[in-house]
Amino acid sequence: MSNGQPHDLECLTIDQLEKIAADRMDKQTRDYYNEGADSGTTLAENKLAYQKYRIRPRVLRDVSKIDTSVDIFGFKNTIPMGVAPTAMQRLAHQDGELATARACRKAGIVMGLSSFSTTSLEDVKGALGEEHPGLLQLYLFEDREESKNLIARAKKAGYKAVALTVDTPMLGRRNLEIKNQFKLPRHLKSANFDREGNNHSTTSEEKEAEANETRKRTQEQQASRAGYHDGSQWVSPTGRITFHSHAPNPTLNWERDIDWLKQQCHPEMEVWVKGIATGEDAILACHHGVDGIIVSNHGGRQLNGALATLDALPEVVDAVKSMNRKMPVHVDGGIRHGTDVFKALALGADFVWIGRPVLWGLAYKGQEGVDLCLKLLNDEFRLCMGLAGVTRVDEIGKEYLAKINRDGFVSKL
Ligand SMILES: Cc1cc2nc3c(=O)[nH]c(=O)nc-3n(C[C@H](O)[C@H](O)[C@H](O)COP(=O)(O)O)c2cc1C
Ligand SMILES: CC(C)CC(=O)C(=O)O
Repeated sequence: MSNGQPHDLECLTIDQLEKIAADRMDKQTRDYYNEGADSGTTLAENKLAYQKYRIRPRVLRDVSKIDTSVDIFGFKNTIPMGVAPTAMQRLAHQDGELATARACRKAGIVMGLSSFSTTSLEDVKGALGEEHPGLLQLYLFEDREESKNLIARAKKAGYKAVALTVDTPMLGRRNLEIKNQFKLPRHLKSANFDREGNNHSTTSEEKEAEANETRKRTQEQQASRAGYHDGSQWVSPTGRITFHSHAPNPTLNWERDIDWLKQQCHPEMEVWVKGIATGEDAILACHHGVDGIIVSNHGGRQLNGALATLDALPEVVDAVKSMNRKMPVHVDGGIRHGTDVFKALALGADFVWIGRPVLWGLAYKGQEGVDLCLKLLNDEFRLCMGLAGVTRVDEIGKEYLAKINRDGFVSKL
């Protein structure tokens, strides 16, 4: 990824990308992607939390050579940022997860794939290439055979890590999703669970048919009628594996499930837990020997009123430190600028993940849009490091931040 690439003058920031993308998505997709749970407080605060911090730049430090890279899953990642798993990317663009994978490969950035992707995990790994580590996001189903099968396939395909999502014992209440009776349109499928397909890959005829359907759908902005919400849960009339029926699993628990998952995955794949929001749970994650944690509130889509992830991060980092175990701590939610990446690292995160901006990139221009999204954040992060007087990622620490308190006073951390 080079700073020398020409700019897209229509779109110079992620905020502009968000606006452009909004016009390119049909209403159902836009609402599904952009909404938070309930009144959206946590969704908004995830982003606002970054405004409470300011950077304390150091000068006269020779920043002519900056190394933005970090190691993750044995891979040299261009910047300390990856693409978070988000479901159903073919809603945004006909190339969906394949476009994201190609952009990640080009940028040297790790990709998280949702279990509920509209492209199979095998096809996505093929597009990422051998060198590139994949992370498969997991929802552990009550039917263990299905999850076992998925894990075995991920291992075989060469994924280096799984991330178990733990903030969805039940699905958060997303009112627009309910109002729109949102469900995956018929021409798309949850590609990892499609029982009719035997090799889980998609033929070129199928791809063409999907592309035509996506175009048609975008024009017509159809409302979906199958599937309904009974007030607390979605009900799928077909009995197939759908995200409404299978993603939430209220029985998940530390003792039974984490140990089981480690047995299934180690040593080929690391086991991460995504959705930690407190120091107490970070300590439990250490006790249960997971390989890393992601501080996340699911992009404000689950428990509205939960702390912004940046506000939860310090207690998680402190808790992990208190355990004297080197367990990496990542964070996602509300990251929209390279300076946000810098601030999260200064508060103790080892790495960050971005969700919606990639979907907006996809909606804008498919792979080209994701290329642009990753480039904007990469360029901003590099510039931020240089202007803050930092040449290596591991130099970024608390001393580079000040906090603006409610009363407007500035305090050093
Ligand atoms: C449309 C959408 C779908 C998502 N699907 C998943 C998913 O399948 N599994 C998961 O663990 N997280 C999912 N997430 C949450 C993201 O992985 C990530 O935690 C969140 O998007 C980060 O916040 P951000 O969008 O503000 O960057 C989804 C988020 C969005 C917006
Ligand atoms: C499979 C779903 C539950 C997708 C998801 O995590 C989300 O919509 O936030």
